[in-house]
Amino acid sequence: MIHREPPPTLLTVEGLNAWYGAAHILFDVGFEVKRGEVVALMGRNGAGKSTTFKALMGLLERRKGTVKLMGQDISGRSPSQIARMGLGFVPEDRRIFTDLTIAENLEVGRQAARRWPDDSPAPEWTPQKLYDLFPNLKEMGPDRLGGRMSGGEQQMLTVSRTLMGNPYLVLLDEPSEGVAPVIVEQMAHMILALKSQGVSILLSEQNVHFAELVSDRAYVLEKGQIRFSGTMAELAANEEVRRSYLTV
Ligand SMILES: Nc1ncnc2c1ncn2[C@@H]1O[C@H](COP(=O)(O)OP(=O)(O)OP(=O)(O)O)[C@@H](O)[C@H]1O
Repeated sequence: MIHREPPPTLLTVEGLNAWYGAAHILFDVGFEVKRGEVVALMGRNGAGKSTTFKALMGLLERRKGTVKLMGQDISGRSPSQIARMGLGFVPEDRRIFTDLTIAENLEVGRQAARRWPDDSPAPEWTPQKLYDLFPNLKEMGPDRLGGRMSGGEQQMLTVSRTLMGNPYLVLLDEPSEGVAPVIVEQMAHMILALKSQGVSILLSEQNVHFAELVSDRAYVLEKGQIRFSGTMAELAANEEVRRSYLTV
């Protein structure tokens, strides 16, 4: 029998609590993402998905708990340190530089290539590879100004800019939210393409259908607490969880 090592854990979150001012929003949130996985953090509006991402990135002043990226504790680090350690973040508001071109926006995100602990190369991105992944960006050409793109195109540029940092893991906040159905389809396609190239993704999502298309596993949040954890098949079979905590 061939012995296979289990895939290493990229992200480990334990006992994560977070506050906005005096408002306690996350309560002992815990989960993990392994190398090569696409994991969905699910829950309705206001469940705490974006807050979890902000807490992971060090963007919330008041937070408590342990966050480890490839075994290294990042819970006390600044957002820029965390990004440089290889945790990529595509926020919900998808901010791009509207007065910079597509090519310039990509350069803003560039970081050196990374290696896995076993010294094999981690996924490495170039503008050319990203243009191949997003034919829309390619068609517009590298000189198109960010401000002259649709919301969905800007979303693709934000994802591409994050990938230019060659992250070990990408946090993708609500990829299907507020974009046209054709772009939603392209986002699903993109996530599967990234997965096939070895990119690991934690996405926040309230659309069950979208999450089922692209994810291996899911965690379900409600009122800042994890209420369910399991495979997509287990979630599909669990009427109770779907009815209580998700919009189907
Ligand atoms: N800046 C803020 N100040 C105070 N409370 C906030 C702030 N941002 C979010 N909240 C509250 O924190 C809770 C969790 O919000 P969060 O944005 O994390 O939810 P979400 O699951 O990402 O939902 P959405 O899809 O609406 O983004 C909500 O009750 C929300 O009202």
